[in-house]
Amino acid sequence: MILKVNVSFSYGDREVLRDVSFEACRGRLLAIIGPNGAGKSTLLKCIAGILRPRGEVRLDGIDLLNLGPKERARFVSYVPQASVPEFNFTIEEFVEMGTYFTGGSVRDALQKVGFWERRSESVLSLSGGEYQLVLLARALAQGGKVLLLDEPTSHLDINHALMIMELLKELKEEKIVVAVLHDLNLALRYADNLLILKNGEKFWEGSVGRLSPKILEEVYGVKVEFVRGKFGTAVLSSL
Ligand SMILES: Nc1ncnc2c1ncn2[C@@H]1O[C@H](COP(=O)(O)OP(=O)(O)OP(=O)(O)O)[C@@H](O)[C@H]1O
Repeated sequence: MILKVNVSFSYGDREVLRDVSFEACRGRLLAIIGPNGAGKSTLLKCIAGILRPRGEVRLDGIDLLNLGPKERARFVSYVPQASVPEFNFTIEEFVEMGTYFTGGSVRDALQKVGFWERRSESVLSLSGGEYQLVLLARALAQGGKVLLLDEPTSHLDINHALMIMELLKELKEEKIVVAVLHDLNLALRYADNLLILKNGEKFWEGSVGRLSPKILEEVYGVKVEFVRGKFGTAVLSSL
């Protein structure tokens, strides 16, 4: 299974993605990193079919851009950046929405993120981090072959962040997993491949082992040092 992407996108007459191309496959978690405003969320939305880019997005040759929402839902699940829930659904009802086109298992999805016992609670009562876990459960219940996640750990404490990254590590064996991550330490520890965006363009891509402090310095404009320890590589930075 291979996802091939090559897209450009403009909001009005402002081009925010220029010929961004990459490939992702099962078994190798791809993290998209880069400065604020680089175009990371826009890129995920283009792949998810929320925005209409120029170019192509193909999964094993299937042209995802030309599928309708119902068809596309069978292939691609998308976890948006956590916002605030707006409607008074129970957790179970909310996750069930993910299964609308695909008929996946709500129970399995909620058990994976540890929320099955709390399924009758309202989503309105969830904390930001809890809602983020429920958003992931909705995408898992949908069950697409490609899982796209926009900053899935941004509201999570270190324990839950690691729980999610461990879950993605398992999921990458059965799905293509692509995650926008701001936390460079999590990216270095869990990603297999990195795509770095800067100013709407691909700045660098490669396996995590090939990333150097110099590349990050060029991307973010700060001094960077890698410190290797028991749990992997930590990124220290200073102005
Ligand atoms: N709906 C929109 N209308 C117009 N411009 C937009 C819209 N959404 C995003 N942009 C612009 O597109 C550019 C890329 O935004 P995007 O959210 O994709 O960046 P990002 O890399 O995900 O940023 P961040 O790390 O801050 O979340 C930014 O300059 C942003 O201002």
